[in-house]
Amino acid sequence: MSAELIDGKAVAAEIDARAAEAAAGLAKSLGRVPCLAVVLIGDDPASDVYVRNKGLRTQAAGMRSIEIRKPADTSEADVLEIVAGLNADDGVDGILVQMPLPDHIDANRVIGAIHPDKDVDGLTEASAGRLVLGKPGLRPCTPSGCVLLAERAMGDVSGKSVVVIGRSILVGKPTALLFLEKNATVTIAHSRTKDLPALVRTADIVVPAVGRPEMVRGDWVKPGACVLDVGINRIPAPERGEGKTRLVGDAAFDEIVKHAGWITPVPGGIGPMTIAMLLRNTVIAAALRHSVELPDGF
Ligand SMILES: Nc1nc(=O)c2c([nH]1)NC[C@@H]1CN(c3ccc(C(=O)N[C@@H](CCC(=O)O)C(=O)O)cc3)C=[N+]21
Repeated sequence: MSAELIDGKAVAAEIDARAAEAAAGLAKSLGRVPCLAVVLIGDDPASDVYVRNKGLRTQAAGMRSIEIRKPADTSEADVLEIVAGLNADDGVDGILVQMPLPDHIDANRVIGAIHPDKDVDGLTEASAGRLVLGKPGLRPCTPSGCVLLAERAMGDVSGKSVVVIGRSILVGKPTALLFLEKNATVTIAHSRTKDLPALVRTADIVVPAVGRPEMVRGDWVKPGACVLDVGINRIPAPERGEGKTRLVGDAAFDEIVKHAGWITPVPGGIGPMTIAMLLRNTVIAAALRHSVELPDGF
């Protein structure tokens, strides 16, 4: 038996198209299209690619994209001022500050400065609190992409056992809470977890989100399980030529694909879904802030 590949790129294209449709509808009520502002401090090449992709996908969905790029030595005060300006700008619906920030800037302080109504990353205390309390709000993008793909693949996840590997604020913790909200039975594993392979073997759904290339091996995964690989690791690929690299996930794809039920590839799995959910959140933020109804089931 061979696993079914979950085509994150194709599902992301569907979500983008729905966001585009809703954005066009919103433009009629607002007199302008929804707008996402992305702030990038420094010149990390990976961040540069992600930010460019976000801008292109935003525009392709018929929305307005603002990109604010500043050098790595920008002061924290200046970043806070940029965020304050975007908060105050009624033409901006969503604000994303690309992580990681340079070491001299306190990321928590910057995230805390984002107005919760524009928090399309779902990272502010207000958004996190709403998620914990089960109240409606803007949900983090990668986690909601994971849940959406799992439901597409397996149907209802109620009663399924989920093992999330990693407890980050950006991915691990919110992913666990979102699956819990769907009535799954959730365990969060981390660096202190004892006998991780044995724990993972119990899971119907595995979400590796630690940033360790191919850490989850084939014999950790129960036959028929669903693997949602959040990891994106660039590793050397000398077989492709001198100095070449390739992207791999946190799961050993070739070993797992033989017997799992479903697996997301890297690239083309969770990554594109993250941006799709960001566009969706931008539409939701614009609609909520202006009290405009969205299409049923959006
Ligand atoms: N405030 C904040 N919010 C984020 O959501 C955020 C962030 N900071 N910092 C960095 C991480 C990473 N991230 C990705 C988004 C899309 C792809 C993506 O589309 N990846 C493609 C491949 C891209 C490539 O070739 O490098 C894929 O997996 O198919 C990857 C990674 C969002 N992040």
